[in-house]
Amino acid sequence: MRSRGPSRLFFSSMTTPRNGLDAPRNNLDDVLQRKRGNASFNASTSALKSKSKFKPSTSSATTSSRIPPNAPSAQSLRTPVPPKSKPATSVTPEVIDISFSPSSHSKRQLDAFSVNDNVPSKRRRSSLSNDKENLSIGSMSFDTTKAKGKGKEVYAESDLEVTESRTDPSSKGYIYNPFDRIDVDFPSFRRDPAKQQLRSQNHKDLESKTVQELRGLLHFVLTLQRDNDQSITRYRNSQDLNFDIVTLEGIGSLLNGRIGAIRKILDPQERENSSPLTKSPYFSLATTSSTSLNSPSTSSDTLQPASDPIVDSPDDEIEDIDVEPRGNMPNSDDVYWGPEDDIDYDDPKLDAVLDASFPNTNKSPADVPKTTEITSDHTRFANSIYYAEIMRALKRVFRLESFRQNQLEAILAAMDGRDVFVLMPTGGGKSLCYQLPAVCTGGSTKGVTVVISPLLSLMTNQVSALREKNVDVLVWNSETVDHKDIMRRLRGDTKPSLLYVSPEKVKDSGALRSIFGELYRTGELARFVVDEAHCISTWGMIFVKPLRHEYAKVPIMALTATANQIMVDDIKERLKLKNTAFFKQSFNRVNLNYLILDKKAKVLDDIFNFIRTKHYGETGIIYCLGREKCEKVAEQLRKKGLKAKHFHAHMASAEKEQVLMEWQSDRIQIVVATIAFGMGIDKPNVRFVIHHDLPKSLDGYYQETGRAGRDQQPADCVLFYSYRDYKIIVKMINNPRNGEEMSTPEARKRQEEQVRNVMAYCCNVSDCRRVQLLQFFNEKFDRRLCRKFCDNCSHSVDMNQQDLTEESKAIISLAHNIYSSGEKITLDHCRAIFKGADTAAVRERNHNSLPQYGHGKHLDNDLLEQLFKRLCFLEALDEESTLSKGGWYVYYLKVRPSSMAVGFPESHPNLYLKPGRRATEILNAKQRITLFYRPKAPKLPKTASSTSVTTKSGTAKGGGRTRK
Ligand SMILES: Nc1ncnc2c1ncn2[C@@H]1O[C@H](COP(=O)(O)OP(=O)(O)OP(=O)(O)O)[C@@H](O)[C@H]1O
Repeated sequence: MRSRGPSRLFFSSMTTPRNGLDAPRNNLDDVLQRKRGNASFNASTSALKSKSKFKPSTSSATTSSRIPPNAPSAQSLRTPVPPKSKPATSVTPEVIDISFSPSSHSKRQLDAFSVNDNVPSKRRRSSLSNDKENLSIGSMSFDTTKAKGKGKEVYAESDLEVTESRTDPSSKGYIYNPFDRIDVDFPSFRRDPAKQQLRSQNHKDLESKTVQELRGLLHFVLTLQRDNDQSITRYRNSQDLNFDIVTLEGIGSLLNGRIGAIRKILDPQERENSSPLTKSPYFSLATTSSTSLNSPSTSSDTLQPASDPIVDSPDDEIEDIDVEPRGNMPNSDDVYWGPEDDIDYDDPKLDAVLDASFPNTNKSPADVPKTTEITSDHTRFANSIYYAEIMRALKRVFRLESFRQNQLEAILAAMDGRDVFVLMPTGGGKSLCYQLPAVCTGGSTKGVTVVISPLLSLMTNQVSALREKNVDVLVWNSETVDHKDIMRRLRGDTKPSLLYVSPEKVKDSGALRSIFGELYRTGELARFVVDEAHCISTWGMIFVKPLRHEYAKVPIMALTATANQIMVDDIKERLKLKNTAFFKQSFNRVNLNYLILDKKAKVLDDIFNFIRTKHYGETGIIYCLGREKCEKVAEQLRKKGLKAKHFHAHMASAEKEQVLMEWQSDRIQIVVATIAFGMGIDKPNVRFVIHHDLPKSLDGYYQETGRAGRDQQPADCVLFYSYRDYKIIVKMINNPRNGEEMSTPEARKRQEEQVRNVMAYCCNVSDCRRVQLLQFFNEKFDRRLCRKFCDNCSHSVDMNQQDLTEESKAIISLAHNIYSSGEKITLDHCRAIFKGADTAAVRERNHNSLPQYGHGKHLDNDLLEQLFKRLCFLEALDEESTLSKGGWYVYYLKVRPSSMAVGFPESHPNLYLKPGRRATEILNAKQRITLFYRPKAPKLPKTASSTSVTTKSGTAKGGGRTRK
């Protein structure tokens, strides 16, 4: 195999133990010691490190002076060989800590390492690749022979020095970059930029390995996983932002996948035995299971047939491999890996894939409740009496390899009979948290899991997905024709694992309540699950009160993707949750790219071009406000050659099902839908979600965009916004259609505020979209973690700030003058006058003689457009609609300073009665108008050819885009 150098290795020059015992052993210690001088923390990290097992360096000079003499043998960064019978030769103990990975966040800490950079990175890489020697830095060694991995470039290389170790390895420093380790040890984990997908999902290299090799590999990966989990645990316990939790958890998921793949091959029986009908385990195994409530099973033996490698004692798998003989270790771990693909690590696409490949893991320490925190230390969980059965169900019933963040923790808490609250982003995998315990026998509560789900479509999809997995599940909702059969099943010997019910049934159906009572008395009600629990808060679901009162011993699990702290508290209070295991993670969807675009008259062309150029042939959703719009947009896209169909609530059920089925099976590419489409839709490969119209609320927007990229691969979320849409929604709020009941004034005010928040979000062109969006969930998001995956962060040009108060006053006065003269003009026309445009319309109406004509000549067109939008948004300017003779709505500009508004009769259709407080405020200079904007890149000097191009493009005169 040809050698490759590490393309992203980060070394510092200062890691030789500096002052004996006090010197840090690695960068983590160093940073921590500098930062906090926390002795107890160092003690715990030492303990952890002493357990680490890595291949010894070929150099004896790498021993850290702080390693106790009886420390176990150290591990290699490379894959260990399978156990050999020969005794170990002398081994230099080494330690490595994977608890820290430098990120941009920690860069400032790392700068303290007095680093310098004399070698350009490319040269650095190539020189390293030519030297097949161990780079031994500080207390660890690193063989570059196979290290070509690029890893994630997490901070400027210019801050770091790379040095090679030939004679005195211990004199070099090493800053751990886990991606290097992954790349060195896991060539198959490298991502293929051409295919734009994780190669880790492949694991083909495992197929050619012997059982012995696989066992050795499993040992090794489990150890990495344990170290990684310990680091994550320490992050959670310490809340120390020096830990790059995003990276650690990303690695955790890679490791999980690898472990699953190895086990799968090691366990041929698993595949043979898979997919028997998963009857309710509580009843089929009744003889071995306790049926008493709140009495955890004490015997795990019955759950662990010795022949099942999945349930190999976790302790066996992660046994201390320091005792393994190491004398015959090969220098290369090629034996474990197949031939590698050639990957261009300088391909810019790779970074995008890398960045987008890691699950949503940013956690804001301030938001993590400490009292009920449960960590995801899987090693510790492996000792749980439930662990083996959980893993078996994961693989056999749900056919999944590993858990996502917080899933295992929530499942274990549920199995323990606790109340559980799961706050997970859209597509995070909430369902598994209650579906998996429902098919297990070992939990402390037994019986049927009752899932209360507010949406029919959601229920239907979940139930059919479970049935496909042979899970015994019943559903009882408003569409249930014959509930007697369900009652028979619930009273019979073979009860279902899950029963999905609607909130209304829980509230109103006496039959259902009486069944609940029977199950409760016989200890066969395992738990209540309240899915989409935010509905309790927003819709005030009243069924919830009796649950805790009537079935006091039945644990409750609440799940939602849409709740801020106030809502969480409200839900907990309403459900009377107690001793709750609370799981919260960042709502950030790392793989979603947020883009907000100006909605122009030719929005459909923009949408079409976007799909054609960026997502040709890929699956997506386009959201529109009304059903007619959906139909029109779908039709026009079809005319342009795209496979699009509409979907809205007013279609017949069969028609809706047909569209859904065609879309799910990729026979159509795009669904153009109202928000009726979405809840319960679980299509993994949705590559784009486009909002043709303004969403009504930010949480709705978050939910809708959340349907993209559920496979964790990059996806685009594009929102086209206009002030006009905002007005339409406000109008809809205040003028309900088709006999809909008018909301209370408070509710209308809240709804208006919600849509204003969306407008503010769109108008904010400076703050990171994630920062803005996650604010809704009270989540403080570090902009740097966005990694330029939103429009505002990806702009390379810095923002400028300009005070436009005087210009704003002039615009308001202009609009005021025209309006009071009885003339009607459009917003665009007003802008043209202000800009000083020499158009026929302006000349004909003599508007070029107005004092404000040309007042805004000095302003760039984009900035001017932004200013008009801002003034509308601030309610200093307003648009009202008038139905034209041709049946079209024409928008005219009007202004509403308070002086005009007060005193007009209420019946007058064209006037606003409430005072325009903002206009007056601006005119009185009580409010200043400051805009942030991006200056345009300076134009290139014109050449003869470029002049002709400019002229051709037709943008020369007036320079402006027009808006209808
Ligand atoms: N551990 C896992 N490994 C791989 N895929 C998973 C895992 N857990 C869940 N998934 C998949 O993730 C997708 C989303 O899961 P699920 O529907 O439970 O999300 P959710 O959190 O309920 O989302 P929403 O709030 O949008 O309904 C599903 O396709 C599911 O199969």
